[in-house]
Parts: sequence; C-alpha cells; structure tokens
Amino acid sequence: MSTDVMIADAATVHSDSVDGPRALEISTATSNIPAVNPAAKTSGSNAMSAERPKNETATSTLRDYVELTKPRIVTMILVTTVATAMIGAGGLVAIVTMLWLLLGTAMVAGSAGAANQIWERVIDCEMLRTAKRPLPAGRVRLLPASMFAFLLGVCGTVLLAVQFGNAPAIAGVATWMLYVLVYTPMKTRTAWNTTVGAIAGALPVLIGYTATGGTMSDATGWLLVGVLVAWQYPHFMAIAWMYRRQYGEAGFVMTTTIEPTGRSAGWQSISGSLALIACGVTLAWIPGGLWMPIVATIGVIAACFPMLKASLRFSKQADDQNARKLLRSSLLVLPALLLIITIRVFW
Ligand code: HEM
Ligand SMILES: CC(C)=CCC/C(C)=C/CC/C(C)=C/COP(=O)(O)OP(=O)(O)O
Repeated sequence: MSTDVMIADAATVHSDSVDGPRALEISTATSNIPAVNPAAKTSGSNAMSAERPKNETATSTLRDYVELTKPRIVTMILVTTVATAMIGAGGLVAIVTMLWLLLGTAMVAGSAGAANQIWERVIDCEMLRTAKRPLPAGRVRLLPASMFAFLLGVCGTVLLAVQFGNAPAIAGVATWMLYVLVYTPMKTRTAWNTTVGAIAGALPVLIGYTATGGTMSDATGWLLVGVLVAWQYPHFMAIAWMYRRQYGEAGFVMTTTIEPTGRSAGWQSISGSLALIACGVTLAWIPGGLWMPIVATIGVIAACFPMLKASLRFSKQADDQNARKLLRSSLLVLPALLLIITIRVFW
C-alpha cells in the first residue's frame, strides 16, 4: 500500500458526522439493516459488514437525523444561497425573507442528502468514510429515515412555493431528482457521475437567485450555475483522490478508480479552476461600468488563485497532502469568490 493511501485511510473521518455525545433521544429504533464494525476495516479486513441482530434495539437521536441531511454540504449550499439571493435581488434582502429562504432550501437539500443515504445504505457499509453514518451503523431505521426525507422534502418545497413562487420550488425539486434519482445510481456505473453531480450541486443557486427577483432566463443566474459546476471539479477530484481506494473497493466508479495515476484528476482540477475564473470574471463585468469591473476582476482572480495553485500542485504531484490542500482551498475559495461577486452587485 502506498504511503498516501495509508494516510488517507488512517485519517478518514466522516465529514458529515456530528461529533460528541448524543444530546437528545427522539425515538427508539430496532435495526433491520446491515451494520458495520469499523474496527474490522481499521485492522485491515475488507469485510466491513456484519449483520446487526434483527432484534437489537438502537436509539436514534436528533443528532442522527441531522447527520442524515449531510449538514456540512447543506451549510455550504446555504452560504451560496445567501450570496445568490442578494445577487438576484441586486442588493440586500430582508432578514425574514432570507430566513424563510434558508429554511426552505435547507429542508429540500437535507431531504436530498437523506434520500441519497437511504439509497446508499448498504454500499456505505463498504467504506470507512461512510460506514458510521446513521443507516449503515444501524442507529436509524429505514422507515423513519424515509418518512423524514419525504416530509422534509415536501415541507421544504411547499415552503419555497408559498413564500417565493414556482421557480425556486421547481429548481429545488429538479435538483432533488437529479441528485437522488440520476446521480446516485450513476456512481457505481460511470465516472460521468461527477458531471451530473456537479450540475445537481450547482442548481440550488437558482433557488436563491429566482426567489428574490432573478429569472430562469437571466445570464447571471446561469453564470452562477457555471461557477458552482466549475468549482466542484477541483473540490471533488481532491476527494476522489484521497478516497480512491475506498471508492474502488466499495464498487464506485470515479475518475481516480479508473485512472489511479491522478493525471486525469489533475487536469480536471486545473480545468475547473480556470473555468471558475472565467465565470467569475464574466460576472464581474455584467453590471456594467469600467473601474468596478476591473477592480472586481482583480478580486476574482485573487480569490480563485489559491485553488488554481493547489490544482497545479496536485496535478504535478498527486499525493494525499496535495489533495488535502486542494480540498481545503476549495472550501475557502467558494465563499470568497461569492463574496466578491455579491459586493460587485452593490456597485
Ligand atoms: C460533484 C459534486 C460533489 C461531490 C461528488 C462531492 C463529494 C463530497 C464528499 C465525498 C465529501 C466528503 C469528504 C470527506 O469525507 O472527507 C464532501 C465534503 C464536502 N462538500 Fe462536497 N461534493 C460535491 C459538491 C459539493 C457542493 C455543491 C457543495 C456545496 C456547495 C459541497 C460542499 C462540501 C463541504 C462543505 C464538505 C465538507 C468538507 C469537510 O469535511 O470539512 N460539495 N464532498
Ligand atoms: C436543494 C437541493 C435539492 C440540494 C441538493 C444538492 C446536493 C445535496 C448537492 C450535493 C452535491 C453532491 C454531488 C454531493 C456528493 O454526494 P455523494 O453522494 O457523492 O457523497 P457521499 O459519497 O459522501 O454520500
């Protein structure tokens, strides 16, 4: 096993898990799905799954249900929603309006995350990164998880439709369907899943943008989609590299499982970083003027530069350390770029 693979496996922590003691018990569940003994993986065994006795009781907590929604991804989607709502409005948005928008978006996005975990509850047992999730670990049963995902999705969609009209609600439902019904089954079939996932991950910007005055036919809205699509390539290529062994062993088809040298992941990261700059610079010029677009262009390039640099380094040498730096830079670059584009619409 190469050093970087060992580091990746040793350092694997479930990114969407909520750490610490369980705060609040909300139901008692009897597990009927495969559970995992993570120690088996840590000790080198590939046989992750051990059937949890059917009559064993497991206690679900509020924390487990939060974890089911993929809270870190949802949080980042909410960051993009704040920015795109202000860009759609062309200025500040009333705090109450923003809170309703964030609640509706979080509910639909959380429902999508839960539905994805329901779909992948068995294969998630096969990866150390995902084996401790509530469903594979047997902390939440299938039926309550399904009801939770359903209610969250329906209530979130109704909230968006009632408060903001059809366009944001349709954007939410379309995103949900693309992510859950198209992307999720594609993950075990073709590496093109990343392209579909990138579109699904980008469409939520249209929820915020159309909720506050933007329309589906605006170039600005679609350039914001372009920003998110482009950003996800470096973001995910870093992850796909770090977990390539787990992905491969579990049966997922990713760029890095079919091309483990990292060459393809490298050029996809660079291409995504360059496309991100192109979309950002175009957005900087849309409101018109001369000096502000120039200033904003410099700001866009400066904001995106860390991820381009990390992509170039990762492309030159694909290893765990460079992949981790690339992932970290992606999580800083997106909010920084959105901040600059948002400030730009105020001038
Ligand atoms: C092709 C699309 C995407 C894929 C395949 C993807 C995949 C992943 C995976 C597997 C992780 C977990 C990494 C780990 O366990 O260490 C992760 C982390 C994360 N992703 Fe993505 N992602 C995508 C798009 C997005 C989008 C659209 C957002 C939000 C706008 C996002 C935000 C995040 C955040 C905030 C984290 C947490 C990083 C951490 O652990 O601190 N991702 N992503
Ligand atoms: C409004 C709305 C419906 C928003 C939903 C959009 C959404 C959840 C985008 C996530 C993007 C994405 C492809 C994440 C990776 O999932 P993964 O399944 O590859 O991650 P995993 O391997 O950790 O499960």
